[in-house]
Amino acid sequence: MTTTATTAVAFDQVSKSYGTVRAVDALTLTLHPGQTVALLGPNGAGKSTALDLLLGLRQPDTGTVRLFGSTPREAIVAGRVGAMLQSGGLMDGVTVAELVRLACALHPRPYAVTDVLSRAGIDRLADRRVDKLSGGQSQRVRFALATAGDSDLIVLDEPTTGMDVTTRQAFWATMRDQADHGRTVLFATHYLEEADAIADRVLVLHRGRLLADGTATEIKAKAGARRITFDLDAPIDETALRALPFVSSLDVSGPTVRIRSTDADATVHGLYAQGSYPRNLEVAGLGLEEAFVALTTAEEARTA
Ligand SMILES: Nc1ncnc2c1ncn2[C@@H]1O[C@H](COP(=O)(O)OP(=O)(O)OP(=O)(O)O)[C@@H](O)[C@H]1O
Repeated sequence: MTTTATTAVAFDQVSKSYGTVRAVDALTLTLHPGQTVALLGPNGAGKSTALDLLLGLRQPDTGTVRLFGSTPREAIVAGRVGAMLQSGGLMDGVTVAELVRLACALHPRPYAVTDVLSRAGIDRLADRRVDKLSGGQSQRVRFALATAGDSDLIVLDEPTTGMDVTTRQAFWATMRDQADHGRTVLFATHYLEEADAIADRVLVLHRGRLLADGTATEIKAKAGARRITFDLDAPIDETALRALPFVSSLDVSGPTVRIRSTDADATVHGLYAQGSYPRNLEVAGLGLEEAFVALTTAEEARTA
């Protein structure tokens, strides 16, 4: 693969195993400057391992990781990367301001400490000891540390866990601003609505492999299914409904029937052909969450 200095992240055939568990499996991936990229995947899919490899915290068994054409270590030493990880406590016994000041001092292209504190919404916590913070406040401090300087790539592992709604919105507004200024923002999340709303590219990992890569709209289309909802008069014949063409799942609750279908037109046609008279019929595309579940469960079934 050709890696240029204008490529933010390049994984080339990267694999990493822990004993017999292949956490990342021949992953090839390129991220470009200015992209906001969501990394999704079920528990154990390899998201954290992929981010650790990206940051040089773990070494691949095979394959190479390059950031801006350099090794992860070189890119980090040059201050090109800011990271906010799930793990790792904050240094005990210091105040928020002292910790942020230290992060700024260590960054080759630091921002002013006061700006970093206010952007993360922690100016009023400046004199608080970091071991006396709530979970959401600690997340904000981690966010401040990740944005202590002018980095070209910001890596976030489940950044909004524990944040309240207002903090979460302010956080994403800041991240969007960072991407608008040409930075690459890569975040792993379990909040699919955030990925849908924020990311211009979505990566779905499954057992260490890239299962899908595209815009949220493309991922929904790839799941290739639509949701059909309607009401039927009793008695409802579930066997007949399940036998309709292209039905991939069926849920009946009282008079309401919910069907996931890979060809909604054919399913609805079949419904009328059975002599059913659905009321309140709605056909809608899948949300990103449903598409994610459809893709990953189909892959589970395929590889079982
Ligand atoms: N240090 C380790 N030693 C052994 N196995 C590990 C280690 N770290 C991760 N694994 C295993 O590697 C696989 C990938 O884990 P990883 O933490 O990268 O996934 P993840 O997608 O971040 O999961 P989650 O969403 O649960 O945080 C899992 O099967 C996990 O059990």
